[in-house]
Amino acid sequence: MRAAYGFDDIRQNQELIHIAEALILEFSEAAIPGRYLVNYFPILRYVPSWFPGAGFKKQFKRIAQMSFKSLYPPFDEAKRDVEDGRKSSHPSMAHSLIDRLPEQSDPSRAGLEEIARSICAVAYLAGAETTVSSATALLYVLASYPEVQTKAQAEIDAVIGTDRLPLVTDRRELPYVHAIVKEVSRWYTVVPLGLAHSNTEDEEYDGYFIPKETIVFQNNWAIMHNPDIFDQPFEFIPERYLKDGKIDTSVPDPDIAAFGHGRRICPGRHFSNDALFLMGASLLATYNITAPKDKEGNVIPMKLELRNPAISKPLPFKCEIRLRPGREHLLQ
Ligand code: HEM
Repeated sequence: MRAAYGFDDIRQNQELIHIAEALILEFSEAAIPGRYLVNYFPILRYVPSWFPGAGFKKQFKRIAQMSFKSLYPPFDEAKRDVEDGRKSSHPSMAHSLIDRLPEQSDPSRAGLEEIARSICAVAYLAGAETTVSSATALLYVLASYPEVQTKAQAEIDAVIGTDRLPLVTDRRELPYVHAIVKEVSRWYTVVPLGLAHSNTEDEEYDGYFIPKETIVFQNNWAIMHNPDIFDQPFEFIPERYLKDGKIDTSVPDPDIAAFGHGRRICPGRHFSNDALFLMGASLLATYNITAPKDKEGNVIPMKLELRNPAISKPLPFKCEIRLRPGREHLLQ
C-alpha cells in the first residue's frame, strides 16, 4: 500500500487491504488450470448465470466488483492527497505517476490516468500476496532450520555489527543471507504453474506439435525441484549458491523460473527480491525465530500446509519470535 499509493496508515487502509486480499484469493482460485467447464466448452460463456454449470458467471461478477473497488478508491484517494498538497513520508508509484499527468484539459489525460490507475492496482495486487507468501515461507524456514539462522546471524553480526539494520546495498557483503533469499524462491515456489500463456503461431518443441493458441502452463515447481539441476531439491540448502564465500554465478538462479518466463516475466521480481532480502536480513539482525514448544519445553514439529495451488499461500503456523539480547535499539 505504501509503495503503490503512499498510504502510511495501515489501519486506515485496512478495508482496501482486505478487498485486495479477497480479490487475489478469488483470482488465484479462478486461475487453477481447467477449473471451470467453460474452459473446455467456451460456448458456455453465452448461457445465463442461472443455467446449470454457469456458476462461474456469478463468481466473475463478484471478482469484477472487487476489482473495481481495488482500482478506483485507493487511486482516487492518492489523487486527493496530491491535489490537497498532502505529502506521504515515502515515495509511491501513484504520487509520481499523478505528478506527471498532463492538465485536466489535455485530451490525453483520461487515457493516461486510466493507465496510471491500472499500473498502481496491478502492482499492489500482483505484488502483495506473492511477496507475503515468500516472506511467510522465509519465517517457516528460519524456525525449522536453526543452523541456517545461526550462520546468517553470524554473517550479519560480523559484517554489519549491531549499530544499525542491514540495507539492500549490503547484499554483496552478505552472501549467505542473499543465498537464503534465493533458496526460499526455489524451495517454496509461490506460483508453481506460472500463469497461462498461449502461442500465437503453430510450434514444434522437443518433438511435440503445439497448435496455435494452445494454453501453455509452465511447471516452475518441477524446474525448481529437478534433482538434475538442484541436488537434494526438497532440502533447504543456501550453501548450494555459494563458492569461496561468494555467490556462485554458475549455479542456476531460481529467478529463471520463479517469476515466469518470456516477455510477460514478472516485472516486480527485483522489487520483491529486495523486499525479501531486507525483511530477512532485518529479522535476523533483530530476532531469534524458533519452532514452538509445549509446556514441558519440547519442540513441537512444524508443518507447512498450503492454501490454493495456483498462487500458493502458507496456512497460518505457530513459531516463536523473540528479540535478540541487546537489539532493542534496532526497533526504534
Ligand atoms: C515472491 C514474489 C512474486 C512472485 C513469485 C511473482 C511471480 C509472478 C509470475 C510467475 C508471474 C507470471 C509471469 C508469466 O506470465 O510468465 C508474474 C506476473 C506479474 N507480476 Fe509478479 N511475482 C512476485 C512479486 C511481484 C511484485 C512485487 C510485483 C509488483 C510490484 C509484481 C507484478 C507483476 C505483474 C504486473 C505481473 C504481470 C506481468 C505481465 O503479464 O505482463 N509481482 N509474477
